[in-house]
Amino acid sequence: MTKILHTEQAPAAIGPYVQGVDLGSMVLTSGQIPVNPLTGDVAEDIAAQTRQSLDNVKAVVEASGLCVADIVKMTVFVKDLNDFGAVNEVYGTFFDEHNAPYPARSCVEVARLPKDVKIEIEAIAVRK
Ligand SMILES: C=C(N)C(=O)O
Repeated sequence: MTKILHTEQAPAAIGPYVQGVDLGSMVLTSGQIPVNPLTGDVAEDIAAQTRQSLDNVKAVVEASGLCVADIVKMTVFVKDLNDFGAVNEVYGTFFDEHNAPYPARSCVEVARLPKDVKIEIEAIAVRK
């Protein structure tokens, strides 16, 4: 049975979607934009935006009872691929901090993102 995931630790959906779904063996998050769930604010710089998107992904994954180490695939959407290095620095640190292996990943540049943010990240996690 598919369960809808909901947490106050990640921003509410800004459209007709849910924060994530739990299929039992697998959890899929919606793309997480870097909105601070407590304040609604979006930081200016790409490093802070990357960290916030990752924290939001983590919150949705944890709402399922899984953790960062259970993430097997991430997709990263960036507005400007010139930010690739800055994104990677924060991204690598995030997984290191959680003693989690780096998952598979795709990273693509897109024309525009909701709320005109610089990054959006989605995840797939597996329940072993
Ligand atoms: C932010 C999103 N994930 C969306 O608009 O679909």
